[in-house]
Amino acid sequence: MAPQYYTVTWDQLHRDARALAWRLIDTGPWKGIVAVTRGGLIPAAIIARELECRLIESVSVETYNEESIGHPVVTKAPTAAGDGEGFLIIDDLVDTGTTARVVRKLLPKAHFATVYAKPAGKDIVDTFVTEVSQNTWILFPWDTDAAPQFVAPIARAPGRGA
Ligand SMILES: O=P(O)(O)OC[C@H]1O[C@H](OP(=O)(O)OP(=O)(O)O)[C@H](O)[C@@H]1O
Ligand SMILES: Nc1nc2[nH]cnc2c(=O)[nH]1
Ligand SMILES: [Mg+2]
Repeated sequence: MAPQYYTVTWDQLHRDARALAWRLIDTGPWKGIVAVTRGGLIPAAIIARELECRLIESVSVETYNEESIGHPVVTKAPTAAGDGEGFLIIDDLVDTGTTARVVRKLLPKAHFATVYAKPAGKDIVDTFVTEVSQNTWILFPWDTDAAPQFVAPIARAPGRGA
């Protein structure tokens, strides 16, 4: 099946991250948040603001190069979150679950939450907001150029004979 793109704007990301905060507010209290860098950084900042949580730790896992999956490498381990008890792990998305599995091993007692989830990885996380199909590539606002551009009328679409 041909891959498709799902474009997320800044506004939508903000709304979806806030929706995730609503799902997490009654599951706490949280001692702190562990952001999975880089993708989890901005969602973690939004959620930290909503949950009034000021202790932010990070874990860095490099799994993808552009759209190609590779072997996950932990380039920065968390030091302030112990075994994860009482901590919230935030990432932008779970796809195959490769990154989440690595982070879970480091913080087995933490609660893992992502904004977006694909079917292959959704059972590995505890909470997410929006599911997209496995053949969808999510394009985040930091990966796109949002410059407005002309779009032709539908009546002039290829195959319509105009
Ligand atoms: O479930 P998976 O198949 O592991 O995919 C999900 C991970 O992939 C992306 O990170 P990426 O490795 O692209 O690094 P980045 O966050 O630094 O951009 C995304 O931010 C998740 O962390
Ligand atoms: N930006 C982005 N990174 C990913 N890493 C794994 N899956 C995805 C995806 O759908 N979008
Ligand atoms: Mg990531």
